[in-house]
Amino acid sequence: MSTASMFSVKQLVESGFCAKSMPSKYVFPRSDDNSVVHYIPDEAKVIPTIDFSLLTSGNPDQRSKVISDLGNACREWGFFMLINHGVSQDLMDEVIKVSEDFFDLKEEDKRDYAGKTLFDPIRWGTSFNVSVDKTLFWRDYLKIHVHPQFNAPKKPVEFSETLREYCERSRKVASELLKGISESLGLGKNYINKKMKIESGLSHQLLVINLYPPCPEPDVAMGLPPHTDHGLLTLLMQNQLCGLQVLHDSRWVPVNPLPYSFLVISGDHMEILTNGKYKSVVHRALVNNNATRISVGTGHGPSLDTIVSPVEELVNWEGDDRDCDRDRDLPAYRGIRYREYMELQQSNQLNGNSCLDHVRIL
Ligand SMILES: O=C(O)CCC(=O)C(=O)O
Ligand SMILES: [Fe+2]
Repeated sequence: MSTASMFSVKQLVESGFCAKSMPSKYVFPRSDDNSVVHYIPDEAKVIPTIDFSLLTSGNPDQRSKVISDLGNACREWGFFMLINHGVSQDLMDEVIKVSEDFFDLKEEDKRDYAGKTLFDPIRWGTSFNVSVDKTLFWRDYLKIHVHPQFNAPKKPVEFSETLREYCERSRKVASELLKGISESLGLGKNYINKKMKIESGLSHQLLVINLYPPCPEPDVAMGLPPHTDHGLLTLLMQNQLCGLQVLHDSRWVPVNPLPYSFLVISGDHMEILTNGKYKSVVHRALVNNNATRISVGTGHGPSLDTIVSPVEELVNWEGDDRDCDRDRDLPAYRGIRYREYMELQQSNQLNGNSCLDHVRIL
């Protein structure tokens, strides 16, 4: 089915068609949720928190401490909460506001951007990819390729300037984090940014705005099923409503972020690049039945034409060094062009099976 002929979740809800129950297409088979083991809310307290200002404070002791914390967070969780990142609360509020305004446009205005292909500059749609989804997800989205070429819908009028600034600022934060992550791996500070063509201004950035309207049956619907993100890092924020869960030690950990923090998600390309030392984190978004949740993510990746493979310095390419742990150090992933990887993820069902399986060397 094409998105053009679909109802958005927002439209379904507003039509009053599913006030008490929802169409069966939205019932998410719990058996597909193959990784649910336990649900321990208290663990949310232990999600690693990184203070961004200590990375840039100029104090070398503070910097080395935070770099070691960053490394631990990436190795053990592939996820952390980022505070004191310098992006203003006003700007974050404004981003949420213009996002709401976009989804509040008339359906026909949004249909100008109804999903066609992955590399369309602006794509509005519902679920994940309605041509492959077996179950529909309780989520509408707007995805925009915002770098190296910035794009924005014409309406609402404030959208373009607000998002341009936000995207630029989040790119700076991501690039600073990548410097810290690079150092935490024992590589030079600029190693990752250079290798991923981020330094040369060609990095790819995708803005994803997710809208999860109130759902009459939140326990059986799914906002976004378990998945990993494709890029290096995603910076996520939300309108103060929870719903995100990350998989940690085979348990779902609900994420209750500090207001105005960023949730940083390590993606598949971080895992490929580091030869599995830093994992991409499996996460999902649940829905609720009383308010509309909005989340805004910026995905930061290499330039689309970069072929990403494990970093030479982290791999024993020869496989003949008897002194080192061969299993750990042999290349675990084949190289793949970022653009092709994104296409691969888009054409597969988003059902918890990471797309990394396609590039893993068994
Ligand atoms: O809405 C959320 O919290 C998660 C969104 C997400 O995982 C994504 O857009 O890839
Ligand atoms: Fe995600």
